[in-house]
Amino acid sequence: MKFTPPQLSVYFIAGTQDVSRPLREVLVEAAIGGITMFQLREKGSGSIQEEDKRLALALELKQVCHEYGIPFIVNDDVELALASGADGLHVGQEDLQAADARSKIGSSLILGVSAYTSEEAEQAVRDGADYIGVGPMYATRSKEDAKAVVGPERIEEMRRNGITIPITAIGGIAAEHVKTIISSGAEGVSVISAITAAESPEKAAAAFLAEIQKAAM
Ligand SMILES: C=C1C=NC(C(F)(F)F)=NC1=N
Ligand SMILES: [Mg+2]
Repeated sequence: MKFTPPQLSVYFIAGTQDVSRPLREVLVEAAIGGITMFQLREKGSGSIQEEDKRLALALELKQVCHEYGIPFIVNDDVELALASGADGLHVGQEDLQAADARSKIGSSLILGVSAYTSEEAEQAVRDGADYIGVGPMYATRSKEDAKAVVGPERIEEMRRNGITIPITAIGGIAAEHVKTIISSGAEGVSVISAITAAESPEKAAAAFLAEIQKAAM
């Protein structure tokens, strides 16, 4: 699936550790609500470690994504991304080097890279990233080893430094933050608990999409 920046608009990220019912159900509801991309981030306490179970989960969720016409991205695990035929891979600074990731997945897969500073952003561009994830914007409940909050100001700084690669903002984002984040120069927002902890993942996703559309006017 070809990467286009609008796919970054409402980027849902989750693993089984983030939900208390089948992740497939939550993903279907979020997709109905209007998410534009999904990342399977099966990581941290409570996540599935067995390779065969991880592959089965990835294949099941990829099928949902393709039914709704959205890209299916795998976090960190390049073997799982390749084995499941994912549309892309996302790597953090502490993971596989982005340049190595790009050489392993080839030029047709989407490559996302976490970037905390302008220097890391520039390196990600050199390494062949299609987008970068910048954060944490606000205090986050989803990442056990999150760095200090940088806020939308960091995105503004990257744009001032001439960084033009598509950016998704991540970390503690709620629908009311979207306008500020898009104004700072991001193409979209990435969310975990704003959708996984919502009473209705469908309504939560729809609210993010509505805010994105308002910000684009
Ligand atoms: C740690 C992460 C940072 N950013 C992103 C994304 F939003 F996809 F860019 N995903 C991650 N897993
Ligand atoms: Mg990572």
